[in-house]
Amino acid sequence: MKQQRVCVLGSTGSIGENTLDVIARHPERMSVYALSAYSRIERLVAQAWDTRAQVVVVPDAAARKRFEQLWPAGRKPPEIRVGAQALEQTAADDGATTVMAAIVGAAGLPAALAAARAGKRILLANKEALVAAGGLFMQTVREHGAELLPIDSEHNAIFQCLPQSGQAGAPSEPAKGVRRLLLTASGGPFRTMALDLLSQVTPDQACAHPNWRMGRKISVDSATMLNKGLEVIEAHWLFAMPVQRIQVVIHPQSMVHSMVEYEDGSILAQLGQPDMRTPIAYGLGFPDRIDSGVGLLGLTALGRLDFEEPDLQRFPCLRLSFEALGAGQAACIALNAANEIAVASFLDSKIRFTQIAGVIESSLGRITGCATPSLASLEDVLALDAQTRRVAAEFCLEMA
Ligand SMILES: NC(=O)C1=CN([C@@H]2O[C@H](COP(=O)(O)OP(=O)(O)OC[C@H]3O[C@@H](n4cnc5c(N)ncnc54)[C@H](OP(=O)(O)O)[C@@H]3O)[C@@H](O)[C@H]2O)C=CC1
Ligand SMILES: CC(=O)[C@@H](O)[C@H](O)COP(=O)(O)O
Ligand SMILES: [Mn+2]
Repeated sequence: MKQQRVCVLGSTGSIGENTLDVIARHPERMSVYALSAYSRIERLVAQAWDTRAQVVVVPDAAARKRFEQLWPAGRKPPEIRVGAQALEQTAADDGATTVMAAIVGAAGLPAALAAARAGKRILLANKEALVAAGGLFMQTVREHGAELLPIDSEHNAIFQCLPQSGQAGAPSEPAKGVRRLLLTASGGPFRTMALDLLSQVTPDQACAHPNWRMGRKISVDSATMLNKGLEVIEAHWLFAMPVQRIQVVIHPQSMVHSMVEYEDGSILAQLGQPDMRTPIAYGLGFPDRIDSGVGLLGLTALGRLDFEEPDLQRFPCLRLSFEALGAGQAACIALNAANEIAVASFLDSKIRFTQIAGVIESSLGRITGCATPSLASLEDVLALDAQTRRVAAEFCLEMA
C-alpha cells in the first residue's frame, strides 16, 4: 500500500477539519503534506503543528506575518507559501499524492483544476468548481489520468451505488443499465415554515441546518435549496447524466444520501449518519473501506424514512438551477457567481433571505441576455464569473 500524502485545500473549514480527523486515524496509510487557510490563521497554526504539515498556504503577506508570529518557538515552521498562485502550485506539487478540494466557492476552481492537470487523486468537495467549469474540469481529469472521487455526500452515495469498475475517473457516458439518479435533499430549515415568514428569517436561522453541521455559505444554500440545484449540475458532470434523468427527492432525515435507479426496477441507496467523515474516509481509503469514526445508523431507533416532491414555489432557486443547466455553461457560471454574492450579502444582513433568488434571476437575465463569450479556458470562465459578481453586487445594492 502506497502512503498517501494529502494536500488539504481549505483545511480550516468544515470539510477541512473533518478530513484532518479522518487522516489522524490512519497514520500507517496517510499523512498531511500541505494545508491552506484564508482568514483563520490561528487555526491553521494549530493544524500545522498537530499534523506536522510540510507546507502551508495563506492568502497574503499579512497572513504570512501572522502565521510566523503565532508559530511556537522551538520547532521548525512549515514552508509558508503566499497567494492564489501558490494554491495552484501546491495542489500540483510532487510532494502530494492526493488533494482534498475543500475551498468554498469558485475561488477553489483554479487549484482543483491544477490538481487535475497534475494527475492527482482528487477528493472533490468544492462543487462550485464543477458548476462553473464542469466540461473543462472533467476533460482535464480525463486527459491527465487524474483519479476523481466525489466527496459531496449525495455524489459519494451515487458513486458507491453505481456499477463499480474499480476506477475513479471521468466517465463520458452514463453507466450502463442506469435509468435515473435520485438526489436526496433535506429541504433545509425552512421546509415547512409558513411562506410569509420567510422574508424575516435571520442568517443564524438559515445556517441552522436540521441535520448537518457545515460552513455558512453551503448552509444558506441548503436553506434556499440552491445547494441541491448546484448538486444537480455537479451530478450531470460527474456521471455524464442528462438533466432529464436526474430527480430531486426531499428526504427530511438525511439518512439516505442518494440513490441510483436501474433499468430493471431496482433502486440502490447508500445510507449512513449525516457525518461527512463517511464520504471523506471513502475517498481517502478507496478502494478499501477504512474507519471514519462515524457511529452506526440505528434503523430501528430511526423507525421511518420519508420522501416527498420538492416545492418549486417555496424553493425558486431549485427551478433557476434546472433552467441554468438547460441553458448552458454561461448560465451555470452566472447562477453560481450571483448566488455567492447574494448569499454573502444576506449573511451580512444587507438583503433578505427571499431576495437571494431575485438577485440570481436578475443577474442571469442580464448576463445571459448578452452575447455569450467563449468559455473554453479557465480565464474565460473566471472573466464571466467576475462580470456576474459585479452585476449581482449592483442588484444587491438596489435591493438593500
Ligand atoms: N461542509 C460540508 O459538510 C460540505 C461542504 N461541501 C462543499 O465543500 C466546500 C467547503 O465547504 P465548507 O467546508 O462547509 O466551507 P467552510 O466555509 O467551512 O470552509 C471553507 C474553506 O475555504 C477557505 N476559503 C474561503 N474563501 C477562500 C478563498 N477566497 N481562497 C482560498 N480559500 C478560501 C476557508 O478558509 P478560512 O476558514 O481560513 O477563512 C476554509 O478553509 C464547499 O464548496 C461546499 O459546498 C460539500 C458537501 C458537504
Ligand atoms: C452534507 C452535504 O453533502 C450537503 O450538501 C448536504 O447535502 C446539505 O443538505 P441539503 O442540501 O440536502 O439540505
Ligand atoms: Mn451535498
